[in-house]
Amino acid sequence: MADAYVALADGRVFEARARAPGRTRGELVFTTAYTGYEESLTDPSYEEQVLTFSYPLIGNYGVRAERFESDRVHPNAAIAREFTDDVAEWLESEGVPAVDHLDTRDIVTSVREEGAMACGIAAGPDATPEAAKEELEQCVEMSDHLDIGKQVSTDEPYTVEGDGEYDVALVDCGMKGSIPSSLTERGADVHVLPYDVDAETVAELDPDVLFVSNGPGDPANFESAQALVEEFAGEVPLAGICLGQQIVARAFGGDTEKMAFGHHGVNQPVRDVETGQVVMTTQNHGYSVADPGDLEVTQLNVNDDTAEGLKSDECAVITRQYHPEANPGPHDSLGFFDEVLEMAEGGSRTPVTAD
Ligand SMILES: NC(=O)CC[C@H](N)C(=O)O
Repeated sequence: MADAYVALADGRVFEARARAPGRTRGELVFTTAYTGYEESLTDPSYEEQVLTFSYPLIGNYGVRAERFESDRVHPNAAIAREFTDDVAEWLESEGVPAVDHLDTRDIVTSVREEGAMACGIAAGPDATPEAAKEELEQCVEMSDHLDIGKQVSTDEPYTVEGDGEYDVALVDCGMKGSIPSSLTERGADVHVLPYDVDAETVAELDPDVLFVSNGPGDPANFESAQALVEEFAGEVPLAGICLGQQIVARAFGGDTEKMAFGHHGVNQPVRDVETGQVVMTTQNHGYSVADPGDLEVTQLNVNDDTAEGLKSDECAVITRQYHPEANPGPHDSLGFFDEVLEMAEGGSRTPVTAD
C-alpha cells in the first residue's frame, strides 16, 4: 500500500513508497547521471528543487562523506525507482523526504515534454494525496526565490590554503567543494567570500583572479555578484562556472533565459568552436546564456547549441556553463583550472581552446 504521494503541476498524483518521511515541494527536475548520487545530492545548485534520478537504482556503492560536495543535502526531496537502504537512511537523517517504487520513466518523460514543473510530496505513515497537493499549491517559481544565495553561501569569508602561488577570490554563490580544491591543488590560495561580498573586501585581497561559483536559482537574482563583476571587469582576470558563467555574461551586457528542463547529467557533449574538439561534461543547470553580451562564445553544447564557454581576451575572462571540476563526471575538462591560473599569471590571455 502506498505511503507516499507525488503531486505534479500537470494534475497527476503518483503513488509511491516513503523511504524518508516528510512533506515538501519544489521545482521537479531530473538527472540522467548513473553515478555520483552523493555529489548530486550535496550540490547546492539543487537548492529548492526536487531531484528525480532517471537511473533506476541509486545507492549501489554506499554513502561516503568524502564524496560530498557540501555539508548537507540540498534538494528539498529525492525521487528514484529504487533507493538502497544506505541512501534512504542518509536522507532520513538529513530530514530530506525521499520516495521510490514509482514509475520514474513517466516522471522524466513528463518533464522532458512539459518542462521543469512544480511538485509537492507527502511521505510517511500519515501521507495523503491531498497533503501532496497542498504542498504543490505552495510551490514557488525558481525565479521567485529572490535571496536564494543567502541560503547556500558562506556567512563569513575564509581561506582555503594552497601553496600561495596565486590568490583567487571565489564568490560563493553555493559552490561545490571541489571548485576550491581544484584550485588549491594547483597552488592557489582560495579566499571564499559571501555571495553578496562588497567591492572593498575584494579589493583588499588584491586577487589574481575573481572567480564566481556555481549556485542555485535564477542568475538574475544575484545582482550584487553581477555588480561586483562589472566593477572588476578589465581590472582583474575573471572566471566563472555555471551560475558563475551566467552572472559574468549578464555583467558584460548579456542575458540569460530559463530552459525547458535544463541539462542535468554526466555525459553532455560540448564542442570547442575553434578546434572542433568534443569533450564529455557533467552538468546541472536550468538556465542558459541566451546572449553573451561583449563576450565571445568559445564552446557550444552539441545537443542544443547553447553556450558552454565564453571568453574575452581583452578583459581576461573565461567561463564554463558545465562543471569542469568533474564531481561526478568525466575528467575531460579539468584543464579549465590551468587556463584560469594561466590568466592569473598574466601570461597568455588567449586561453588554450581545448580544455
Ligand atoms: N549549477 C549551477 O550553477 C546552476 C546555475 C543556475 N542555478 C541554473 O540552474 O542554471
